[in-house]
Amino acid sequence: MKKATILIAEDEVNLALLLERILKKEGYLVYTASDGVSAKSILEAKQIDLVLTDIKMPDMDGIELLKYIKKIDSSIEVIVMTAFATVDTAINALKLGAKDYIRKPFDIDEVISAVKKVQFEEAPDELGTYDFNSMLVTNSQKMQDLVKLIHKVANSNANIYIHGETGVGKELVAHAIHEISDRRGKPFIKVNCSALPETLLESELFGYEKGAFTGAFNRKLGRFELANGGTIFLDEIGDISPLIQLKLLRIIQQKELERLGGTQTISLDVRIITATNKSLDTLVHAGQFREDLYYRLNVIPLSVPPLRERREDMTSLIQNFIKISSDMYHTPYKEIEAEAMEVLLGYHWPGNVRELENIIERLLLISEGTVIKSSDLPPYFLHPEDEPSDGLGIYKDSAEEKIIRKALADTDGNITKAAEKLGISRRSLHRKINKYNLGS
Ligand SMILES: Nc1ncnc2c1ncn2[C@@H]1O[C@H](COP(=O)(O)OP(=O)(O)OP(=O)(O)O)[C@@H](O)[C@H]1O
Repeated sequence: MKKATILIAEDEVNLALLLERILKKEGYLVYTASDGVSAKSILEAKQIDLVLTDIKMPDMDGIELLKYIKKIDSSIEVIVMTAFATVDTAINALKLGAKDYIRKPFDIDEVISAVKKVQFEEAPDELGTYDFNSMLVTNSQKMQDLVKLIHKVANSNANIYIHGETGVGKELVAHAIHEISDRRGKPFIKVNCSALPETLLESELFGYEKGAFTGAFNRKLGRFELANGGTIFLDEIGDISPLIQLKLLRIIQQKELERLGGTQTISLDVRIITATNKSLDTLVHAGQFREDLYYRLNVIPLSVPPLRERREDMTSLIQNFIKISSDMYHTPYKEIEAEAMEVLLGYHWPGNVRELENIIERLLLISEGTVIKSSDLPPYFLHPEDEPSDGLGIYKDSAEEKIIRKALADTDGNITKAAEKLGISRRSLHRKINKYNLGS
């Protein structure tokens, strides 16, 4: 059963810490914000089920925050906390959709029982145990060996380094490890290290305090802090600068961090999974990647083989992707003509599973009738000499990813508006943003 995620918006630091401690003990995943603006940014970034908010906060009071929450997602429950004198405000909060209110000063049991009374809505695809077979197609011996290894190492806390060509499924493997480990139900936070310049990556990973630098108007929690208790997946780790390498090494050694410009030390219990399609070995030899960090990250190395070395997976992957795309686009399932299948099986797939997934999605949409034929294939499949120079073909980006990118661009990255535009819930949009790594 998925444990609910709670956000505490409270400017009295000691009280926030106390609440955080008790609720974590009860098994909830807890985030804290010391003002309304930080609360809003956590609500944008995370799937929150319940907000415990103080009424009086410096920049935005609890009532305003409540109105904001009910506007963006009415399924997020809110409990307000208020001093006795403002009980009228609390009653007003109930009228505005708050679930309950707690008078300050309160008893710990009172808080726990108010939280337990809330019925949390379950996200259907996060229920139950991780279904390996439906997430990860593994017919080939090579992939089955990898799955065995994943099961062996999932519950050790050791850091894992996944190597493999682009699009082979490294992220899927990282996620699978998290889901079968004891850390499931806790956050799995992904960061694409090549997507951001050094300073942005630094603040994204480690967070900062208000006033840490010009433009730091509010405290920002780093991804490491958000991943606390769970797993952080650092993709394209070979691209991080010497400064970030050093900071990462310190965090691994000390198991704690301080936000930029901060003095408070935050203890960390985060498993680190890294991945790259470059050779870290070569980067170490070339002096571009710290050897000491490499050994810390590479406690358990895993390698995901390229698709052309495990052709036994292809037929199942193709069927799997036809099914997923036909569900997504509400089009009927289509068969693949034998000749077309032969061409697909014989292709060398430089973009690996991602390329296969995108081609299948495209074929399903462009082919006429109920069967996909070889004439529907991109010409370079039949004439490899015409293959585009980047080797990944013209179908590199999936249609869905493009649509989501566009909706986010049209709405300046506003999740609520983008979700509305796409006609999907904020929850599904968050999942898709994670899937396509559009969050950083
Ligand atoms: N074995 C598999 N079964 C089902 N789907 C898969 C499998 N392997 C990969 N995929 C799908 O292929 C796509 C690419 O996978 P993923 O993003 O995990 O690759 P990656 O190696 O992390 O890529 P990159 O190197 O670009 O970061 C994803 O949509 C993923 O769901």
